[in-house]
Amino acid sequence: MDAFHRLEATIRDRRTADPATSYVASLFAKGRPKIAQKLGEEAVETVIAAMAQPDKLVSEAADLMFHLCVLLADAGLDLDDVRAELDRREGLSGHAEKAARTKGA
Ligand SMILES: N=c1c2ncn([C@@H]3O[C@H](COP(=O)(O)OP(=O)(O)OP(=O)(O)O)[C@@H](O)[C@H]3O)c2ncn1[C@@H]1O[C@H](COP(=O)(O)O)[C@@H](O)[C@H]1O
Repeated sequence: MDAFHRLEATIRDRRTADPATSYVASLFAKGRPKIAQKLGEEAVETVIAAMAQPDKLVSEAADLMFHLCVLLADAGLDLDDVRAELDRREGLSGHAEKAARTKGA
């Protein structure tokens, strides 16, 4: 099991934990708008690190991925769903992938 699978298992486990002692539980308790807001903040912090503080990029990227995993879990999804979508796109050029997505929309 890799670090992401372990993290996702922990996130599922913390869903019903006490929000006073678990940050993950506190996010679930606040609901999807708050989780999405945190993800957006972490994305901005990742961009800032990339542009101005590259030594912090890995740490900010980890925060970003953690909050993405929480958002996916709140929606009943996980990174395996994202992996499956990336597998589907493999071999398509970016332009072909966009065209297929637009056609399907
Ligand atoms: N990977 C993480 C992780 N990455 C970041 N964070 C938290 O994400 C928050 C982001 O920092 P901010 O300063 O932006 O947020 P904040 O001011 O604390 O929170 P807000 O009041 O803004 O919501 C911090 O509180 C970090 O501790 C994480 N919290 C938990 N995990 C994992 O989740 C597991 C379970 O955590 P608990 O639910 O707390 O037991 C841990 O063992 C870790 O493996």
